[in-house]
Amino acid sequence: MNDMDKNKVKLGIAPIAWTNDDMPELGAENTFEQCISEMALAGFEGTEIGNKYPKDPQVLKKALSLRGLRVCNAWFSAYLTTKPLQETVDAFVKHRDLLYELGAKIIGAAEQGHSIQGLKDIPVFAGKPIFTKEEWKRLADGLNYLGKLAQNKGMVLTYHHHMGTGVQTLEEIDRLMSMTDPDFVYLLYDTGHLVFSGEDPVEVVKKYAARIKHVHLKDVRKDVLEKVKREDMSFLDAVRAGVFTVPGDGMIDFAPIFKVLDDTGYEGWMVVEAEQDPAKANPLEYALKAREYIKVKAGL
Ligand SMILES: O=C1C[C@@H](O)[C@H](O)[C@@H](O)C1=O
Ligand SMILES: [Co+2]
Repeated sequence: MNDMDKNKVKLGIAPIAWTNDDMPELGAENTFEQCISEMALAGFEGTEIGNKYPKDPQVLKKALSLRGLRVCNAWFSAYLTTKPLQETVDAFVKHRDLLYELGAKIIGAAEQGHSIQGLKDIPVFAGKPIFTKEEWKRLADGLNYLGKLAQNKGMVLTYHHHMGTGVQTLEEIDRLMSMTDPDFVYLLYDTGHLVFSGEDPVEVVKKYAARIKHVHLKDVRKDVLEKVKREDMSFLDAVRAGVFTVPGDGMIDFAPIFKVLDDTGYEGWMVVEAEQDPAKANPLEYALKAREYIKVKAGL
């Protein structure tokens, strides 16, 4: 076992296992207080932001700090390939300033121009967008600019590769990383999306260790992934069918991933983010399962 450094690596968990922003009917019955109380009970100290979280930053901060939690990141949807730059910039500045007030250092962005991740009837593999040369340039230039805006506040822009978007495969991640400035644009490494896409997560963590500034830990159920491919399912149907689960409950061996992160001096958050139907997978039970697995495999 490889013990990661507790002073460098903090553990968080995303609310998406309790209430799903992409499908709000999943977990509609779970309250904000239940969600954050169970996160703390399971032994996590960080969270991302979900649709049930109070909008007032002071109210949110107080509710979290009562439970020993803090916000580490929140998802940002960019539309650099499809909308005028200023629209994304304005939304980004608002998002950045909110996260700054909440004390978060990371901003996790994903390009949603042409994305099919929220479309129920489009197969996730066959329907994913492919950016044109011109769209790649708009994306890279826009991200470099957003990265500077983040840096103005001492924050870090990380890019979230994602199924059903134009930056899904390793080839696309390579293209984005090579077209963006390493001083301004970093990588949000999400194990679940890499394995879903057919990539080797160990290869990716080795390749981009220097640019990874935020980590999402999710596992993949092999049998469900095969069914998703066989039946040409959409991203949302795949999630509903249980393609994702917590680390330790699926096909990914996280030990070599933790080892590379440790060997390369990773400093930051690792966030368990395992969206599945809370009616089938009790969120507290799965949070505890993830926490135990991380203790055993990462010594954290
Ligand atoms: O980081 C994420 C945010 C979710 O809304 C998304 O759909 C999920 O798959 C993810 O990785
Ligand atoms: Co993620």
